[in-house]
Amino acid sequence: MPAEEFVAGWVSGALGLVLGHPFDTIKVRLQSQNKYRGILDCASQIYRHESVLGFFKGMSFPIASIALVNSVLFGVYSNVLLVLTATPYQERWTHPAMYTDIFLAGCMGGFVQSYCLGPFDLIKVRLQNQTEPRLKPGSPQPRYRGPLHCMASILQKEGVQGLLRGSGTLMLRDTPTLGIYFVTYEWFCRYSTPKGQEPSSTTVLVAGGFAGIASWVTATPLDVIKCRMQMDGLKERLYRGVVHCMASSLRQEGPGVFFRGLTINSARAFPVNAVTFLSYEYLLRWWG
Ligand SMILES: C[N+](C)(C)CCCC[C@H](N)C(=O)O
Repeated sequence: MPAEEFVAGWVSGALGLVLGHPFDTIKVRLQSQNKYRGILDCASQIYRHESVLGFFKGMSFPIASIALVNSVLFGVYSNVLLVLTATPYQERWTHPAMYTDIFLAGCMGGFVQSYCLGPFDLIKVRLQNQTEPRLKPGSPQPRYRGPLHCMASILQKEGVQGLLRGSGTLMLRDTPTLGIYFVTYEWFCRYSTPKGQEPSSTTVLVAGGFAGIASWVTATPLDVIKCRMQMDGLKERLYRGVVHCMASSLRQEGPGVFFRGLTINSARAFPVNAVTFLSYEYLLRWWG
């Protein structure tokens, strides 16, 4: 089993993650709190009240878990594709796979990945939504003191079930949209590269960037719902399930609610996924 694909997935995911985390915090705040007027207002409020550190809330857990999450995504994707097409990585550009196989392998990667991602993503979202400044003495203590404390108190107050809050929605969000992710990447690489050749670094960067945007644009409606499901249960339970959450968000805030965070998701997606794919391809070529 090509283990390199898993390692390359991990390293490339970590690089992308640090780069994109500040965007991610703004996005989570815009999706789950109504007090910000827009991206710039949110960014400046975070900076003023919480300093630069505010943008990096909730990052340590994703960094620790990206090893698992991204390596599972890329590892499952490449290995499913290998089974479907019987073409090893080295021959990928000379014997291109069918788009349906790429889509299926991407969906499988997304499906399996969402199981690992669920609890980590929940903790990230809960920490990112704490607005208390970290360093000011005398200011109110945040509910969670850090990722481990957050995990322990979710387990204590909401049980194991609580740690899986939003996981079903996460799976619905990621299965098809990671299919779209890999199809967009491959399509762009093939479109801009002469037949049979490997794509250049610039092509890989741009293809990765577009893949991220295409995937996030299609994922945003369920991303909003997932985020709300994850925050639900902190005070009183607002939603009975995914469909109820969709219906009541739509009723109260109109259809625009499903596109909250779309701009910031796309702005984050380009650099994050450009770096992710470039480092992934390079690590594999280097080992190849
Ligand atoms: C499927 N969905 C759109 C959610 C994610 C697709 C890209 C994944 C990447 N690690 C990133 O964080 O951008």
